[in-house]
Amino acid sequence: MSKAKPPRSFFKPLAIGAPAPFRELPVNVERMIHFVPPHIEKVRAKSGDIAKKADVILANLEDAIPTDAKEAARAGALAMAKEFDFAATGTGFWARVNCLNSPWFLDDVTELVTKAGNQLDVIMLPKVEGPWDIHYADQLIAQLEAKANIKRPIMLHAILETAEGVQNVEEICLASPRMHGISLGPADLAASRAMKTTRVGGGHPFYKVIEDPHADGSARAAAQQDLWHYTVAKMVDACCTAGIKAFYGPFGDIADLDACEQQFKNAFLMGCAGAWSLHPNQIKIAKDVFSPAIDEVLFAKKILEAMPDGSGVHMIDGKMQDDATWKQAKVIVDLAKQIAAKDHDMASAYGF
Ligand SMILES: CC(=O)SCCNC(=O)CCNC(=O)[C@H](O)C(C)(C)COP(=O)(O)OP(=O)(O)OC[C@H]1O[C@@H](n2cnc3c(N)ncnc32)[C@H](O)[C@@H]1OP(=O)(O)O
Ligand SMILES: O=CC(=O)O
Ligand SMILES: [Mg+2]
Repeated sequence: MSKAKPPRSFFKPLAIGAPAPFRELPVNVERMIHFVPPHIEKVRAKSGDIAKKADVILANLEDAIPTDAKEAARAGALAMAKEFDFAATGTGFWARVNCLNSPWFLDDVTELVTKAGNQLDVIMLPKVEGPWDIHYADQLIAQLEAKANIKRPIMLHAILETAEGVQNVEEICLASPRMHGISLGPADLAASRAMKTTRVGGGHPFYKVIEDPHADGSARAAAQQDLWHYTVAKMVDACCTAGIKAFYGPFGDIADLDACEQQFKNAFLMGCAGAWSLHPNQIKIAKDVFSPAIDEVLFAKKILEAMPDGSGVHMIDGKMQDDATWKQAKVIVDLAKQIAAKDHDMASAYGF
């Protein structure tokens, strides 16, 4: 049976000379993680402009990068770190490396940390199966941080995209103080679970509930259900327990903006902080969805104002408010304040 680390050791750097891990996650608005294929020079060149709209720019080295372009993608990611000052626009810079058992993982991590470690905020690790994967990456990154004299710890973000990973999600979230968060990877997860779909996220017309038959034989109403509800709920609970962030991942039907928006909305309501954008069209959707609605923020502010110490019971617009709804309101107002600090238009809309 595995044992947890003693509390006093948990936050110790894993290599002499490596920076101490964060005790609290840095407060960053991360409504969308925008995927860039770094081997395509024309697309990579747009990263500076996209960084003005996106909260996070991610250089993708894993799936969607052809085998013969893996080295070019890695070199492209390093070029992005050199060519663009993402921090200057308050934009996060992340990289998704190849998975642990691939021929590229070791060189991906070694080069990224030693050559771009001071620019890189987060390494996204695909196909994480259990805490052992995090422990290995954690130790390796610490050694490389020490070697390259990196001053600020690079965080780890795991993709939840295998059945085994879902089984172990709580242990993955708690495996290291380097953990930033988890993204749901519905495409690989569907394959791992032998789900019979070829879609990347979203609903499926075969997955629905149907009304009972009518005596007159008239058409029965049916509604599609959310295939990802169970996994998102499990992921959000595991992330919140560990004090890290949950994200919905990719939505692959690039042309179906309505379905993308709905998938993102479900994730936002259930507790996710953001989602991936694969195409520039998805950036605005994520920005709108993962910013709380203006009327919700104004109502939440009313609750906080009516109950300054967060206790008691009040009626506001016919609705009962107490300590629990005060906490709900605080979640919304705190997020709105973070967004307002980054976005002046939203600040005035929210009334800050
Ligand atoms: C299951 C998973 O692992 S998901 C994660 C892996 N997948 C990815 O990372 C995919 C990332 N996205 C892409 O590669 C592309 O968006 C594709 C292949 C999906 C679609 O690309 P296209 O067919 O070229 O899209 P489209 O023609 O609509 O592009 C419009 C413009 O946006 C640009 N663009 C498209 N995607 C991106 C992007 N991710 N970032 C920046 N610019 C982009 C195109 O270069 C094009 O520019 P142009 O008008 O100057 O020529
Ligand atoms: O990597 C993402 C996925 O859906 O698979
Ligand atoms: Mg995947």
